[in-house]
Amino acid sequence: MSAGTLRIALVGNPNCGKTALFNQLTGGRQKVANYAGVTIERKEGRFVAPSGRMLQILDLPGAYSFDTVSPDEKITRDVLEGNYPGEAPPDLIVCVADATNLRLHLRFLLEVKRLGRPVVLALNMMDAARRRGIVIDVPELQRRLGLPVVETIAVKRNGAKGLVERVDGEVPIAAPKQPDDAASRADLHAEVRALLAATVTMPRATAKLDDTLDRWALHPVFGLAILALVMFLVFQAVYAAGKPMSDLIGDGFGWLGGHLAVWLPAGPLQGLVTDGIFGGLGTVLGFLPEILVLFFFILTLEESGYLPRAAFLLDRMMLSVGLTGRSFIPLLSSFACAIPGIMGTRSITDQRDRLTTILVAPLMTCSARLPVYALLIAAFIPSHRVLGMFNLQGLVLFVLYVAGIAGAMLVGWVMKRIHRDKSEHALLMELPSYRMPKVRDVGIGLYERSMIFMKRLTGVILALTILMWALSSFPAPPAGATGPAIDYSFAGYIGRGFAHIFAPIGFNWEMSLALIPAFAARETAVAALATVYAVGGDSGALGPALAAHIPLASALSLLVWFAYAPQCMSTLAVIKRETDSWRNVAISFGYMFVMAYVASLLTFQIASALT
Ligand SMILES: Nc1nc2c(ncn2[C@@H]2O[C@H](COP(=O)(O)OP(=O)(O)OP(=O)(O)O)[C@@H](O)[C@H]2O)c(=O)[nH]1
Ligand SMILES: [Mg+2]
Repeated sequence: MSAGTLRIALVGNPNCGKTALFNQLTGGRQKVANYAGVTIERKEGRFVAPSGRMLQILDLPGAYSFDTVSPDEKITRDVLEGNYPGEAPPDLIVCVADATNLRLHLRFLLEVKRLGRPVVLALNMMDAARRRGIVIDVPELQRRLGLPVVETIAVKRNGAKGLVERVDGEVPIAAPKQPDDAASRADLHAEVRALLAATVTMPRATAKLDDTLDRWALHPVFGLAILALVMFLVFQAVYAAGKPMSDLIGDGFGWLGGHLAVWLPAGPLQGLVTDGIFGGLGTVLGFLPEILVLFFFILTLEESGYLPRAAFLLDRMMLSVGLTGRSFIPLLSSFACAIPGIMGTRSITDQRDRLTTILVAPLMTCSARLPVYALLIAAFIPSHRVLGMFNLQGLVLFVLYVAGIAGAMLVGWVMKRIHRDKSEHALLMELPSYRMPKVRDVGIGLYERSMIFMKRLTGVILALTILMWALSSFPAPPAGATGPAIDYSFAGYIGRGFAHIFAPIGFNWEMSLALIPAFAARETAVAALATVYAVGGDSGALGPALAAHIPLASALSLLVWFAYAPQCMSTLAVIKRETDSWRNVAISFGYMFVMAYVASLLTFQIASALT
């Protein structure tokens, strides 16, 4: 033990509340959600126990068993066995078990115990267990297991007090290490059965409410209808609730910029502040409310336990296109950003399934696309009511999200043909209990999202905006020039160069130019368009300026481009890291470029013919 610090690892089956416990103990803000496979990396935190001793806590990915091979479970196994590079095995293992589902969770505890290291069992979710009338004879369980057992409620203040007291005391003596072979594994089931019979009293009917809800949620027809309705309403809400707040922020920022400009001498600096920072960044910032409304729904759905049911419902459909229900959660995180989504594929054991998921994850509409969509939709799509109740703008947004999903299914299907591997890996996924989302957790989630957004805004997006502004302002037009100043700038030259490639799909040179910073961070397309059109001699809000310069067919083509185009360098970098192959990066970039180009070409040509 180094300098009195006790190193404790939290392990257990997925979704038993390890991360919730970790956050409770260390004051951390790691992601907690009601489905299996949330944590995929080892996370470390520390706190000082009442005795004054420093406790270092490791949160690990959930594992069903030690004989499985998914990359995230391997991390857990390696850490416990002391095979994780640069890390000694923990001094103490806290095995977390879901008290409402001990049949499953005790089996893993017995596997952990065989490692021959000191173990404490935390019976978590005791609140839920009590509510269901499950009675556990803790002293008897402790006696039979031969290790300390404490009850915890990870989501309640002070709910881990007993655990802290226990781990702050003496380190328990380890059981002797036992061989790990097939025969001894078979014994585990019998051992669990005996333990349960002696220590746990189950009420006759458990989880009645869950069963009733599932009869609807998992119904092959009603279930799908409910899922479609939920998704549809989310996008309506993004518009109905996000838009007014966005307008407010946009107007406020414009006003502020106008007042600030008065204090600055006329010239390039004034241009940078009004057009670049306030015009460009302000416009991007204005879309934060839409992003937060979307995340409010995602976080609520995540905590409710509904998402794995949706995965279950879509499993058949996903299998037919070469994906599995297991891909559902990584693909779902890709709606925030493809990067955590691609990293989340680590819980997929089958290599082919994992690669397919990685390749299609960038087609899910990430939150960086939302500002671009929202800007173009607000400028070009009238806010009519459809069928008297639905907002046309919300409907178009919904269609764009669906277009991304449909594209992913198409690519999955093609990959399946290419591989000629017809094997299907049906989904084996636990359905967690339904749970009422907590205001505090959703609040923390939204706060984290806002921080990520603000960091991007004041970091990469700001830098790119300044760069775009500089490119569009210099060199200044020669004396006697007649056209707008930007025509003579670097940006003018670069944009016109790119415009040759994009002319067939209807992009003018300003739009082509905006694609360049968008490759680093998609939202910057908005700031770039704002800068370019303001520098081009326009004033006023960006939306009307766009509508005046860009035909409808081109705007629709740009929307489709953003749905499919290979974008953001960071995503490609993560594909390289996760698959360790430049070939996969080239495949991703190539297929998305072709797909985006063809889809935009069709959109532009059809829309031009119709308008
Ligand atoms: N009612 C109740 N809910 C809990 C308790 N502990 C955790 N939860 C909920 O259980 C779900 C899973 O919690 P996590 O902490 O993400 O579980 P995990 O073990 O880290 O899961 P993985 O990272 O996927 O292995 C979340 O919805 C939590 O809010 C508890 O003591 N009582
Ligand atoms: Mg976790």
